[in-house]
Amino acid sequence: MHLGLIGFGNIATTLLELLPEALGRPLERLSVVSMPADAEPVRSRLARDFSAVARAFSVVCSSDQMEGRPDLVVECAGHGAVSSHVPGLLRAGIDVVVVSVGALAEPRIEAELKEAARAGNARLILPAGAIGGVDLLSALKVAGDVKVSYRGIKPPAAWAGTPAERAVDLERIRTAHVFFSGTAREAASAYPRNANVAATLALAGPGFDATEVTLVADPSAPGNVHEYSVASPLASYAVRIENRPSAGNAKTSVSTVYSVLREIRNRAGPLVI
Ligand SMILES: NC(=O)C1=CN([C@@H]2O[C@H](COP(=O)(O)OP(=O)(O)OC[C@H]3O[C@@H](n4cnc5c(N)ncnc54)[C@H](O)[C@@H]3O)[C@@H](O)[C@H]2O)C=CC1
Ligand SMILES: O=C([O-])CC(=O)C(=O)O
Repeated sequence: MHLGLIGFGNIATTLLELLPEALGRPLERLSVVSMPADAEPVRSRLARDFSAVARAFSVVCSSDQMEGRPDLVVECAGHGAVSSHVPGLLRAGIDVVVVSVGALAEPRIEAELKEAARAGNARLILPAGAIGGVDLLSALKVAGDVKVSYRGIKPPAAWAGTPAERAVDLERIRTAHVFFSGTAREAASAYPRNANVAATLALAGPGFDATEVTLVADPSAPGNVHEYSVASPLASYAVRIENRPSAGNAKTSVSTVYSVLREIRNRAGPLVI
């Protein structure tokens, strides 16, 4: 398999640690798209820590410079990288797993990605990421009248550097504070590194403007907690997930990496589950 990766941060590097054992064989090629300033450090890190992951490596700064044709590309870089790199890959017929799902909250990006996937006969794959239960929600949506309400609860440090800082003193709060109530579109746009799961629920369910979102900073949170409820004429359910944060990024739950790994395993192996 030739795997492409856009981004080389917490998700990408943790994924590369897991890949050799999960696949049981090295990739044919790994192509990484990095920021120009990071290209040399990324090359050194690949040679030092990840030589067992693939038989050949390349690091480029733009997805159209990737050597050959990847079987699958995973975007794990952020909302900006989705608009810069993903439409071109899809138009070229390459399937892409987009982890920064909240980028689709911008209607122009959602439309461009869908048009590019159609034009290239490629698939835009949105993984469950840090949550589960998306399969059932997506199935129920077809029957109509589905309602989704989501609550994202993280320790205060996970909200550092976000607009939450203007509403709450993150370093001093001792109890849980709700700092955002609104739609999934507003949440995904204002919290691009923390509310991608709200976008995933919106896209699987009733859409960006009908999905209710509450965001909470809680010093007692047992991790990055995602709670949501689904009500529909066919089934109703509630989910609560207590995720461990990643070692490399407190905002990102480590299960997100395993969700990406699942997409790759499903692609490479004989069984899809
Ligand atoms: N769907 C989900 O459940 C989740 C989605 N995410 C998304 O995944 C993204 C990545 O997460 P982490 O790896 O933890 O973040 P990170 O900040 O550790 O890594 C992101 C890396 O991408 C690089 N990057 C940024 N823009 C780029 C571009 N245009 N081209 C190439 N590289 C670029 C950065 O320099 C950084 O090294 C988050 O920003 C978030 O949007 C994160 C958690 C859960
Ligand atoms: O990893 C998580 O817990 C969720 C997250 O950051 C996001 O949805 O962007």
